[in-house]
Amino acid sequence: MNELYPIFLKVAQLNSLIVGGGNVGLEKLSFLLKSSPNAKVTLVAREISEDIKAIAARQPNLELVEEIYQPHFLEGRHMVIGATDDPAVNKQIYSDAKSRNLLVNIADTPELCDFYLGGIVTKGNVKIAISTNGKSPTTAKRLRQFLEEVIPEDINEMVENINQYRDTLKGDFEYKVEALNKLTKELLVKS
Ligand SMILES: C[C@@]1(CC(=O)O)C2=NC(=C\c3[nH]c(c(CCC(=O)O)c3CC(=O)O)Cc3[nH]c(c(CC(=O)O)c3CCC(=O)O)/C=C3\N/C(=C\2)[C@@H](CCC(=O)O)[C@]3(C)CC(=O)O)/[C@H]1CCC(=O)O
Ligand SMILES: NC(=O)c1ccc[n+]([C@@H]2O[C@H](COP(=O)([O-])OP(=O)(O)OC[C@H]3O[C@@H](n4cnc5c(N)ncnc54)[C@H](O)[C@@H]3O)[C@@H](O)[C@H]2O)c1
Repeated sequence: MNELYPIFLKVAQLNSLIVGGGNVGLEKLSFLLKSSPNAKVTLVAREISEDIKAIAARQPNLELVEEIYQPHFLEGRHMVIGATDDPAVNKQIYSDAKSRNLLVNIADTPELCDFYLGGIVTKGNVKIAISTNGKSPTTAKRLRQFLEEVIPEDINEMVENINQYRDTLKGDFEYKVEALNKLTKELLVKS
């Protein structure tokens, strides 16, 4: 069984650090920004790729620091993703983060992760996160592609409409829950 507990982080109001500016750093940064374009991120690496520099040119909330990793870069962060090509440096990032009680993910290294990045489907206000418990990231990707296909774009319209209806409901909490459940009951009827 997958015992991970998913939470939806407001990364625009948290400080995230990515260490590593190559292929894997780019992949993690791109997925983060795709889902959360306003995420506040600092990326530190000895060498930062041109692709990452191009992203930074249009992302005011992304700060690049072309320097070797040092523990002081963890100051003021809430979470850190390690993505260097040096396993010793990645391990150092992990233990530095742990000693500061920071949440840490060393990319592609499940035993050095407090959390995993997941596959993410976004349709307006609706967001679905997918995890295979670290067993098969390829499956997470395929499931993400499948759900992107089958979930209709207008699901967001439905959510917005129900939100408007919710705001018009007068009465106590119980009354509102009942009215909203009545309205949405048909959604689960199999065709
Ligand atoms: C979901 C996604 C999000 C993201 O990266 O942001 C993600 N990996 C993605 C793709 C992907 N990564 C890899 C492949 C190549 C094929 C393969 O190995 O399957 C592909 C597929 C491809 O690219 O086609 C390589 C790989 N990844 C990990 C290992 C180590 C291991 O498994 O032991 C290895 C082997 C490295 C090696 O060989 O050395 C580990 C992790 N990757 C995770 C997340 C976490 C678990 C998520 C879960 O619970 O499923 C976890 C545990 C830690 C983490 O990094 O957070 C993103 C899809 C996004 C999307 O498309 O929507
Ligand atoms: N590229 C892939 O698709 C892939 C897939 C699976 C696993 N991996 C593994 O993931 C790791 C990273 O791969 P990559 O392709 O991103 O490598 P890369 O060479 O493209 O990038 C490595 C980055 O780490 C930085 N770096 C190295 N030492 C540093 C230090 N002390 N301080 C700060 N920055 C430092 C480099 O400057 C560079 O920006 C490797 O161990 C690789 O084996 C890569």
